[in-house]
Amino acid sequence: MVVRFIESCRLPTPFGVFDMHGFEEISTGQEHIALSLGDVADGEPVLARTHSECLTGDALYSMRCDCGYQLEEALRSIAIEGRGLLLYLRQEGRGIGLLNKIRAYNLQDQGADTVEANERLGFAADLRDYSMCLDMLSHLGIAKLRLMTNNPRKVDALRELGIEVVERVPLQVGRNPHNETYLDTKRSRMGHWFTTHQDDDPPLED
Ligand SMILES: Nc1nc2c(ncn2[C@@H]2O[C@H](COP(=O)(O)OP(=O)(O)OP(=O)(O)O)[C@@H](O)[C@H]2O)c(=O)[nH]1
Ligand SMILES: [Zn+2]
Repeated sequence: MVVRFIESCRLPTPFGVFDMHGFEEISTGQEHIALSLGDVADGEPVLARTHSECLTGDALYSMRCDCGYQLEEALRSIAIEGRGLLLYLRQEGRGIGLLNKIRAYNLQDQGADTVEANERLGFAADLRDYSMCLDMLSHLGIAKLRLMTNNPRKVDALRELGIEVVERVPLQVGRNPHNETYLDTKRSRMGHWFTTHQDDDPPLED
């Protein structure tokens, strides 16, 4: 077991009234949360987002990345469906932490891309570990996900843990002049499934 369940409560949001479930990593004390809406334990696949913490994008409106836009869109999609799950994972900066992300951003302002910046700081491009998801999902009685992501490695990582990802739902929002190089790098160097069109354009053939 990687995390233990601690407590649940109601969480009213502009999108709907979610149930918030708190978990603690046994070895580190790191805290993670799940927001659920509706009956997610009925055995049917659950529309879900595993969202990696990005304080700057999620809470401070940063336009350097797409995280805040994706968080909002995921909650909105879950609310429209009336049922779904958001796992908010405390893996800031793809696992390098907030202060190292500031260092990485500074290197990117000097010309490095997001992968090179991590490597110059002595980190792999992506240090995230998703093992806590298995315990969180089994606590909530969820076996099958319709996962909102553009990241093929995230789908693979969850499947390797034994989580059934029955569908990948694209989550392509928030492209802007401040993050377009970053998004292009995610596509070219990290394999993300992105089309290059703007959000409002009709879909392009890839
Ligand atoms: N190290 C580093 N982390 C970043 C950078 N920009 C965003 N992040 C972090 O990246 C994580 C989000 O990862 P992304 O690759 O944007 O998205 P993803 O979760 O892998 O894929 P999606 O499911 O499609 O969103 C968050 O933890 C952010 O804090 C950056 O330039 N450097
Ligand atoms: Zn971000």
